[in-house]
Amino acid sequence: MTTEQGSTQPGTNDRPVKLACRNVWKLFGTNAASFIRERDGKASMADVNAAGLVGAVRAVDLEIRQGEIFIIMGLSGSGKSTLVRCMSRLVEPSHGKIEFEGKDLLKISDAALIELRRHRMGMVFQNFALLPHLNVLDNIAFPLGIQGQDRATREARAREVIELVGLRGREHFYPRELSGGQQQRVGIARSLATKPEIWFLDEPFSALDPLIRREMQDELMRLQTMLHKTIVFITHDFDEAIRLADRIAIMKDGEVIQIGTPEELVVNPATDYVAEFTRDVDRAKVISARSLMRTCDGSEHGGTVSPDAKIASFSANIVSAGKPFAVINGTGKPIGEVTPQAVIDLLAGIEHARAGA
Ligand SMILES: Nc1ncnc2c1ncn2[C@@H]1O[C@H](COP(=O)(O)OP(=O)(O)OP(=O)(O)O)[C@@H](O)[C@H]1O
Repeated sequence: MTTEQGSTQPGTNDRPVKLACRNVWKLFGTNAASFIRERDGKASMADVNAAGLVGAVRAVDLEIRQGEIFIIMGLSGSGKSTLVRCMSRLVEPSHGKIEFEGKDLLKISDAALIELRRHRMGMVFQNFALLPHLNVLDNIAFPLGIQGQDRATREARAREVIELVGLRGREHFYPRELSGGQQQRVGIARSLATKPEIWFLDEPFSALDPLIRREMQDELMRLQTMLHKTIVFITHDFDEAIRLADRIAIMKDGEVIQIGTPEELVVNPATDYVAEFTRDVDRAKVISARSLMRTCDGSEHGGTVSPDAKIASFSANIVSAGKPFAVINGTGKPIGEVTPQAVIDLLAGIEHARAGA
């Protein structure tokens, strides 16, 4: 998850893979599975179209690591929801492998799949999906009833998560008596009640107005610092993505075009489509000293920064110091420097040569 300055948590790369997609395809239409099987898991978009099929998800390879927030972005119709539904087999992929902790989800029995979904996966949807005739407490306790827990246990757990998401005092309200933000808190609490290890959130905040949306993003980050879930989060909004993401996958026409940290996508977009998503981003909040530094040229330094410090966190200081800042590693050794001019150019939107990148 990003910190206040937007730096990614160290060590995300070293964590075990929780869920992986290996050449996953989802084609809609007649004989979709045999179409892709006969082609050995390879087909162009033109082939798919010529066969009269819809290529909702095409040749997706990705690995989601334990405890990370993995965001899936893309324009409407690019395949985000279908891909995420394939991950929990709510939609049956036409081809490929979905591995949960290394085990192929497409090979497990229906009973094992139901068990996995009930106990280890959680889902939150844009439209909250609450049961209108149940109050907050009963909505939240509902999935625990499906798990077979007795009334006292499920109420105790429901009260715990109600506390966690800040809904104490609203236990006996019905969904229609709550604001949109509160309804989504119920949706979140309900899905957390079962203590899922992997949490799928499909545009959970997009029905909320911008202020509440920001509040809910903060809430999600607060919960994540306590709970350390593996989170797969769909959004259309790049600002939301860079606030929350450890890594972002950008989808287009069913394919994943690029996967990277927010900074990697902003600094090195793989295609014009990716660059278009990152165009209006406040680059100083995303780009770190590491990306902007050059080799030290012997000039006197006006201060020091860590390689992960976002430019916005020291731009005022470096400009007023009027001297380069040394970029120092964990042992205090300079590994490069950032100049005031490079910072001014970045703030002015001028692309700067990144000698140290
Ligand atoms: N059941 C279905 N039958 C046929 N085509 C489908 C079906 N479900 C999805 N599609 C198609 O698959 C493609 C991907 O849809 P999907 O809903 O996954 O996109 P998305 O990126 O989540 O879009 P949005 O952001 O609008 O929710 C679209 O072209 C869609 O029309």
